[in-house]
Amino acid sequence: MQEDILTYELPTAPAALPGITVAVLGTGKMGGILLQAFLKNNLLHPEQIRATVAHPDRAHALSAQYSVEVTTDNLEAARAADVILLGVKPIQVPAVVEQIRPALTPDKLLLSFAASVKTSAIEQAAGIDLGVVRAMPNTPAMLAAGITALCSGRFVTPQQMDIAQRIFSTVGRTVIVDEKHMDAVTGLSGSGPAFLYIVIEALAEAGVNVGLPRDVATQLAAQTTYGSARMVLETGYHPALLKDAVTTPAGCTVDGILELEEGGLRVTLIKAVKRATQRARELAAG
Ligand SMILES: NC(=O)C1=CN([C@@H]2O[C@H](COP(=O)(O)OP(=O)(O)OC[C@H]3O[C@@H](n4cnc5c(N)ncnc54)[C@H](OP(=O)(O)O)[C@@H]3O)[C@@H](O)[C@H]2O)C=CC1
Ligand SMILES: O=C(O)[C@@H]1CCC=N1
Repeated sequence: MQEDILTYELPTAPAALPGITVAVLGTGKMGGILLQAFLKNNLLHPEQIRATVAHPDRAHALSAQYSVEVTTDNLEAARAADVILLGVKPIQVPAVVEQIRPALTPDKLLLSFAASVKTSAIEQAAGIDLGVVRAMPNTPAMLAAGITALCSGRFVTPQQMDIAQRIFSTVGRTVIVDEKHMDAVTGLSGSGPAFLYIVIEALAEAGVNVGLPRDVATQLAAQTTYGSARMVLETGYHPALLKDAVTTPAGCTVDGILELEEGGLRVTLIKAVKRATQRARELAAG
């Protein structure tokens, strides 16, 4: 997905974070989206980025695509960086941090976007007192339309928190939360895009079922979801009030709502977020 959706162009304006080198250790789906968005939105220039993956062929492909140094050498990338993003699978995070220990100094910032892994576990693996920030972004970061929740570890300075927030502001909104909320954030906004794609896909399928061409149905479903989300964010009205404004007495919407309630959409979504949150609590342990 990350290769196809955005067309990457070399940035020309000054970087928004000058003089800082950022390493992304684990440049998969989420890391790749962030890397692309940092470049596209001029947060960093290619020479300010180091990235790593597990497979050399993937490193070559990413390197060629973004004119960024991509290798399989986490330690070397960490040595070159002031801010080290951790984007490997949750179970791999402690081992990768232990691997880069020789590169860690108290002035470096470890910025993990792995689900589930606590800042205390990262601090322990690092073996020195250094700033650790835990983040939970989501894939709409690709269009700078994401939301990232951030929380700080024990040794983070206000300047480091500011840098972490600036990095993720490039890819959408940010919110700072207490670490105890991070697994719930993961279940809601980290996993949420997948849930909403299913809703959009189902709405489009419904449109096809009532006779619309598929491309028209998909456009109607996606734009309706986008516009409705904007209404919540930009008017500040409670979603229930906005729903009431659509629902004409004895009209068609209320008949549709009856079906949704009978089908348990509300409860199903609540259960989906709860299950994803529970899983987020377990992931770090494998
Ligand atoms: N996908 C999402 O929507 C979100 C994911 N996250 C978090 O992001 C992290 C990655 O998830 P995701 O991007 O989906 O998964 P991917 O499997 O796409 O990415 C994992 C990446 O890690 C690389 N990798 C594996 N082992 C190493 C290693 N030892 N050193 C360096 N790189 C390594 C892989 O390399 P290779 O490509 O060569 O296999 C791959 O690029 C997870 O911790 C997840 O919780 C957080 C928020 C949202
Ligand atoms: O599914 C996952 O585990 C990751 C974390 C949130 C979104 N994707």
